[in-house]
Amino acid sequence: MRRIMYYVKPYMGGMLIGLVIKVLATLCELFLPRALAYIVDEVIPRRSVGQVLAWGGVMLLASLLAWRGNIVANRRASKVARDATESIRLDLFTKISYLSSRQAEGFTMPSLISRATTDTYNIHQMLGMMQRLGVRAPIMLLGGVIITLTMDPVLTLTLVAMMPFIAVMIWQVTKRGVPMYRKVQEAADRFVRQVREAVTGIRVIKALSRTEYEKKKFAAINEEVVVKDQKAGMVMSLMNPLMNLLLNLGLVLVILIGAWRVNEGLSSPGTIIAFLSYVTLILNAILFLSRMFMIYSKASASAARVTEILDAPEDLTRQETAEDGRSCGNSRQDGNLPQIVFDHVSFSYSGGSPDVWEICFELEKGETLGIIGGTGAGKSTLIQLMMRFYDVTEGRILLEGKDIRSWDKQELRKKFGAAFQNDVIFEDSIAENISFGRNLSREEILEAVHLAQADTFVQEKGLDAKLAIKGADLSGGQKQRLLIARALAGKPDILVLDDSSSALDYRTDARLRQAIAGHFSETTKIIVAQRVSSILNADLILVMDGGRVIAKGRHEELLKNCEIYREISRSQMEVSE
Ligand SMILES: Nc1ncnc2c1ncn2[C@@H]1O[C@H](COP(=O)(O)OP(=O)(O)OP(=O)(O)O)[C@@H](O)[C@H]1O
Repeated sequence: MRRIMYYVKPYMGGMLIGLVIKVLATLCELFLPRALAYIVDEVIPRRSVGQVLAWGGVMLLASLLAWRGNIVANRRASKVARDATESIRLDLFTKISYLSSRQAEGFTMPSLISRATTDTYNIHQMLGMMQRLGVRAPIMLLGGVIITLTMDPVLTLTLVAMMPFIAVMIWQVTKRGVPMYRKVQEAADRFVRQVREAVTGIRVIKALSRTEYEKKKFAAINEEVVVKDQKAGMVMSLMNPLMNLLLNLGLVLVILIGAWRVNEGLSSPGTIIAFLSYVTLILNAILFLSRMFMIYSKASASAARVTEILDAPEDLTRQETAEDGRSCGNSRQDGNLPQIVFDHVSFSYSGGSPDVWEICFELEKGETLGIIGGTGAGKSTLIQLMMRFYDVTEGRILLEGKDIRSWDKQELRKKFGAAFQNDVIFEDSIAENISFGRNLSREEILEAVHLAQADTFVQEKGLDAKLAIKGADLSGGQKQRLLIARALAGKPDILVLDDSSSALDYRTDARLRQAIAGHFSETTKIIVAQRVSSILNADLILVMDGGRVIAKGRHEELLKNCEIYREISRSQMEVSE
């Protein structure tokens, strides 16, 4: 929670003014029953209508001040809560966008979403509530007790005697409630994940007639959230009836003891009337405090979840490593410094057995690397390691002679232009989906469209046509060409096409390769493909199987030396014939 309070600091000035107004408004409220007691006991017996009216005027003025002051202070409180939450959300979003792939997978996507939405909403509620009631309730409680003490200490003791019971009740209820709300949030994460999967996979669910199955899965998680929330709510809702019971008990005691004391001449009727108001004020203040605890319980669970992300240590930090040019034996050595070197690289996603092993290759600037292999062979993993989405477990990757761990992450990523399998298309214009915030000119965008073989459909739709979310109104091949255009538009030093032309027909794929070869001769090209035809002319082809490079070389060499490559090539030729 301390971390969250840090976001309130910039608004401290405005908040303090609001709190001062709140204090004054609360003091006015506290003054009212006291003034009433004075009128009943002192002014009315004097039988002076003028004085009664004057005191009535004073009470009216105090009521107006309290009413207006509360409105102004509450508005200020809402503004502070809104602004502070806006900063929290912004920082949270920034942090989420900088989390490494491993960290994001650790938190899970649905959890990140609900932390940025539901949890920040809970914090917003708490920040507003604390300012509105955090000052009012304690002043009412303390002020009420002090004023009643000056009026009738014995009656006040009746009230004070109830407070330990109230404190124990609040403590017991919140102690049980806080962990329960954490569990509710965790269930809500799973709920969001379920909804997200069902909504994004709606087509496959329908195609495979899994609607009933998904409905059952959804009903189960829906029920889990409801039951957990209900349990937490049931514990917390004990507070209100118990408080009401104590409030009414307090009123009964004051009336009984008060009536007896008036009869005995130990107290006055005005004091009893004022006491009835103060009992209500004091016990309401305690009720407000208990409500605050309730919201605080929820918000502190949320604050812990938000802080967990904000304080997540920076992963994939820049590290000083020894500079070295080449070390992986390569038959094509010509004295130039290779642009990319994989030096005995191994990597495991889980930290257990490696998903890619002992990868060794070198690539010169402007060369084309083709990576081919069966599904799950480790092709995309090589790309993710090269772009430092993950750090290698063993070995090292050099870019322009420097270990990528010693590169500034932004500088490193700027070197690449990548089109991944199933990349995201945003609900925006075609032009903006290609430009992607890089302020590219119309000409640059159109050139990229042309090179990506996307002219026909882009002309049909228009560059400014708004696309549906995730490009739902585009065909698979159109989506892929749009993603390739996005990668080409930045004119990167290294172009990565990760299985990104699989939905293109052979002729379009061939034209795309020709265009890339002709216009990006200086660019190093890395092409992950399932088809041999996509990497036929690559300077170096890696054949992967089970996380290992089982053969490397040019197409002709591999046809001669690699049985698996020969087999893939032969089977694809047969299919295309
Ligand atoms: N984020 C991840 N977390 C854990 N394991 C992963 C992750 N991504 C991939 N893997 C595992 O790593 C291995 C290599 O996966 P990779 O995606 O690199 O294969 P690929 O050759 O690109 O496959 P495909 O052609 O099907 O895309 C697979 O066994 C896969 O299950």
